[in-house]
Amino acid sequence: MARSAAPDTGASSPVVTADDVTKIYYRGSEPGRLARILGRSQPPAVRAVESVSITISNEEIVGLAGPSGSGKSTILHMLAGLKRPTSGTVLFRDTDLETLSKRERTRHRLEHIGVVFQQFHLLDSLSARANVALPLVELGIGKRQRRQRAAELLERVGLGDRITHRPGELSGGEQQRVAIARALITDPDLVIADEPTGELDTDTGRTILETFRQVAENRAVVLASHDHETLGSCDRLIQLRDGSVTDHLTQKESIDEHS
Ligand SMILES: Nc1ncnc2c1ncn2[C@@H]1O[C@H](COP(=O)(O)OP(=O)(O)OP(=O)(O)O)[C@@H](O)[C@H]1O
Repeated sequence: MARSAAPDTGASSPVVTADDVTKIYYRGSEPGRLARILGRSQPPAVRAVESVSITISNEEIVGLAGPSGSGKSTILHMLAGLKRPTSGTVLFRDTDLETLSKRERTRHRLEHIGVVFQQFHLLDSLSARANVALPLVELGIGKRQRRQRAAELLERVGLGDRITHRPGELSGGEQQRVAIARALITDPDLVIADEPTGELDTDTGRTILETFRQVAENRAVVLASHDHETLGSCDRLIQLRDGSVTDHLTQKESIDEHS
């Protein structure tokens, strides 16, 4: 659908790069630049991410590992353009997300990025199929095509018999699969998933991981997880602690580490 217009530079071309990004959450209003330079009294702050540089390339699944509060979700949100870094750059192919207006960032995300949120963010009043189809409404795709594609994706995540159910009529794991189907519906260049197997039983989790493997064949996937099996299925692992990268592991090393 809305794949990036970037030239095809091969399977391992970088899709998204975070270059020396730091994220500080301020309680209350964020101090202006001058106030920061002058060290004027600042509201309490949390340094959630500190000088992180990572690249996610086409056709790979990269896992973010680390204890609760180590900055995984914050990094995912910055890669998606949902949060702006306090300093540093997030480059999506050749586009510096900081140069985009809020509206442009939203459009960019819609066209190029599929996000599976930790809390799913499904609309209770809509069926599973309508939830999955929602991004296509925003892209102006016709109803028939939307319904067909959403039904196909629900089938793919094992929910072909639940397409008219509303989120409240689905289990947590089923809602998670609806969220995954929705993230894939725009055929994004990058899929970002926060704990994508968190609510799933082992067998369903494996099926979902297999789905991620298949979708990573022509796009980039980055996920955050606490689950050893999920992390073990990634091509690379980035280990975080207190907002900083402490280790980069290849698949083999990560399997040894998590076995
Ligand atoms: N909106 C916010 N305002 C202030 N602090 C925040 C905010 N969001 C996150 N934090 C803090 O930033 C740090 C990193 O949080 P983040 O959610 O990125 O961690 P995480 O590794 O994803 O954790 P988890 O595994 O529990 O989801 C934590 O100390 C958290 O309390």
